[in-house]
Amino acid sequence: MISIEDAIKAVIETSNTISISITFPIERALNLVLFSDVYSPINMPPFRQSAMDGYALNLHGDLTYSLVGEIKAGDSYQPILKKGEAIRIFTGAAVPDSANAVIMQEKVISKGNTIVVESNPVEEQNIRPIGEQVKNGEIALKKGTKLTSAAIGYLSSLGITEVSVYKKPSIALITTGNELIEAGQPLTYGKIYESNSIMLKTALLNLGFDKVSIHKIEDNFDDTYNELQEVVEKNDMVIITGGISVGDYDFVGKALKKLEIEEIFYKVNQKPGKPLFFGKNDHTLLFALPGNPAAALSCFYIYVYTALQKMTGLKNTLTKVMAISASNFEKKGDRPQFLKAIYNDGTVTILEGQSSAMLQTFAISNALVKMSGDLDQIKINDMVEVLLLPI
Ligand SMILES: Nc1nc2c(c(=O)[nH]1)N[C@H]1C(S)=C(S)[C@@H](COP(=O)(O)OP(=O)(O)OC[C@H]3O[C@@H](n4cnc5c(N)ncnc54)[C@H](O)[C@@H]3O)O[C@H]1N2
Ligand code: MOO
Repeated sequence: MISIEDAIKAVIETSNTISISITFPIERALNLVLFSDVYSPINMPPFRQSAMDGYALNLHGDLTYSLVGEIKAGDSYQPILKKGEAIRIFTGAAVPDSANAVIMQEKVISKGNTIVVESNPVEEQNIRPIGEQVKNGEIALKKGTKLTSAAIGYLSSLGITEVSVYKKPSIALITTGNELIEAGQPLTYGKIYESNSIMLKTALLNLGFDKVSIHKIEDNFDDTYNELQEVVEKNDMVIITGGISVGDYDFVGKALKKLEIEEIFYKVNQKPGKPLFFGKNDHTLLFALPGNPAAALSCFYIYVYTALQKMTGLKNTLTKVMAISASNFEKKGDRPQFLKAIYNDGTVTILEGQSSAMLQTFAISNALVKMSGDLDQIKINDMVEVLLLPI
C-alpha cells in the first residue's frame, strides 16, 4: 500500500506526461495556461507616445514657444518642429521625432499662437518610448502563464489573436452498481439514489472543466469492460466510482487489467479512500475512486484535482494551512485520515459524521484536516494541518 505523499507525487509526475496543447482564439482562452512562450510581434508602444494632453515641444532656453499646429491620437503625420516650437498634442498621440518633451496643459498659459510654459520640462518627459512595455521579438508572456483577463487584454494589445494553450481534458465519469437508481424515481428496497456522478460533475464544472460525460453501468464484467474500453479510447481522463474493492461484484480492477491500463498505484494508506486506483495508458489518465461518496469526493480533491491542475499547466495543489483545532477528535486505527472540517480565520472545527458513506458533513465543509497515522487524537487548541477545498 502506497503512502499519501508518494501517491500525490506519482499523480503529479504521471499527469505532466499527458498534457496536450491546442491553439485557441484568445477570446476562448480565459483561465487556460500558455503551452509555449509568446513573442511580441511589435514594439509596444509602437511609436513615441504622448502620456498627457498638452504640448509637444522642441526645447529651447526660453519659456515661450510658438504654436504650430495640433496632433490628435491616431494622426499619422510627422510635422517637423524647429527649436522653440510647440504643437498641441493629446494623450496617446504620436510625438513627432523633432519634439523632445511633452508638457501637460495645466502647466502652460496659451496666448493665441504662442504658449508660455511654467518651466521647461526635462528631455523625454511625458513621452512613452517605443517598446517601453515590450520590444518586437521579446517574450511577451512566458509558458505557464495563466490567461487572466489582463493577460488576454495585453496579448490583444500586441495584435495577437490566437495562442497555444494546455487543452482542458475531456473527462468521462462512470458510476457502477446494481443498487443505484436515479433521483426522482421511487426508492425500492435495497436500492439507493445515485449521487456520485452529479457530485463529481459539478465539482469539475466548478473547477472550470466542462467537457464531462456521464456513463452508468451495472455490476457485471462485460458491461464494465465494454464501457471502459469505449471511454478510455475517447477521453483524456476517466473517473470511475465504485466496484474497485475486493468484492465478488467489483469488476473494475479486472476490466482495467484486461484493457492493459498501466497501474501506477492501487490502494493508498489513508482513510477514507483506501481502495483508490490510479493508472494510465499512452493518452488517458484513469482514476477508480471508491464508491462511498465521501471517500470518492476526498480522493477527487486530493488526487484528481492535482492531476487536472498538472494536465492543464496549472501549479496548484490544495492550499495547506496550519490552524488551531476547535474540536477534540479520536482516531481509530493507524491509517492517516482526512477529516471533514470547517476552517475560519486560523481555526478549524472538525465535524461529526466522518464515515466515508456520509456526505452530510461534507456538505457544510470547506476544508479537510489531515491527521497523520501515528496520532490517535486531536485535542482542542492543537495545531493541525488543514487542506482548503477549492469550492
Ligand atoms: N473486504 C473488504 N471490503 C471492503 C474493503 C476492504 O478493504 N476489504 N474496503 C472498504 C472500503 S474502505 C471502501 S471505500 C469500499 C469501496 O468499495 P468500492 O469502491 O468497490 O465501492 P462499491 O462497493 O461499489 O460501493 C461502496 C458504497 O458506495 C455506494 N456507492 C457506490 N457508487 C455510488 C454512487 N454512484 N452514488 C452513491 N453511492 C454509491 C455503494 O452503494 C456502497 O454503499 O469497499 C469497502 N469494502
Ligand atoms: O476508503 Mo473507505 O472510503 O475508507 O470507506
